[in-house]
Amino acid sequence: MRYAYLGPSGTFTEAALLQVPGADEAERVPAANVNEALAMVLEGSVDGAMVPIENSVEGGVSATLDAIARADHLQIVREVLVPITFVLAVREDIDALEQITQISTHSVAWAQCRGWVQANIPGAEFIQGSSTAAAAVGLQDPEQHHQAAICSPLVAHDRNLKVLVEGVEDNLGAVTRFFLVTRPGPLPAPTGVDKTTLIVPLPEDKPGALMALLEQFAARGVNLSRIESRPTGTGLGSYFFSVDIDGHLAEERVAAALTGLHRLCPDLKFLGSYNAAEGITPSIDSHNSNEAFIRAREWVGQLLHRL
Ligand SMILES: O=C(O)C(=O)C[C@]1(C(=O)O)C=C[C@@H](O)C=C1
Repeated sequence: MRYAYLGPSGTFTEAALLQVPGADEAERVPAANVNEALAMVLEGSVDGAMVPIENSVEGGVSATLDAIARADHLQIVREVLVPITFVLAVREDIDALEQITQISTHSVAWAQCRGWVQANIPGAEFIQGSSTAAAAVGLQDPEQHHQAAICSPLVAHDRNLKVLVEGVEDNLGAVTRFFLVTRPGPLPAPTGVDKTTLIVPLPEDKPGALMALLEQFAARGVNLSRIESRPTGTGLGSYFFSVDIDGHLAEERVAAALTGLHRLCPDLKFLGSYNAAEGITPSIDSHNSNEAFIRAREWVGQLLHRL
């Protein structure tokens, strides 16, 4: 197996990939950004790509949300959660925070440490890195000028970097959620604790369209665990919704909600049903159980026989 991930080695994305059974022995192919990793999946040069989707502090990773929403022929097959903590790694000749004028890291990492930097190294300039590990590796590159990098403790340790401060994040206990994305194939089997991800382009200028979307789920007892609106890119006022729901397509209530939603939004995209990384088995009212849907369908079927 070959998997793409945001490189170089030592990113949080690689840590997420290493949680996939067998990934430690698989070929791991570093990509420069999320789009490149997804392009490798689409062209078939890798079997899958690990991509960050959401951070508990910073919110949705818009680059990924947009890339997977726009690409056809991608499927989410697994969800992975990675606890996030950052260190401030520095060049060998740096001994004090006052010597630092430029700090490099990934923009999502910077957003999680900005408060600490402002309080402790006011005036330090942010140099955008393609990843936290790229910023860390850059400390050993004479061509790059930043004196410090915000990165994972693991990459600092593995690259033998000098760490000036540990735990520089503004919020303790942050978590980033990742998706393993492949070309479309068989759906992972339902486990009872699953999620389904959808891209819903709502009809424009239609009063109550969002309400109608939500009703499809509410009426079948399907819980939404994430809903974000993103611009389609075609002009102001044009949005799609990126939605996660609790449940698997194989569940009758989920299939029924998607059937209703498809009538409202025929361009609805199904990105996959997959095992939730954590969570409890949802409690389902008896009228939303598989049996209730099957009985109701049989009843209507019998009535139709009278035609
Ligand atoms: O730069 C990395 O190490 C990444 O894996 C990317 C990424 C992200 O895009 O959210 C992953 C997790 C952290 O929250 C910060 C950065």
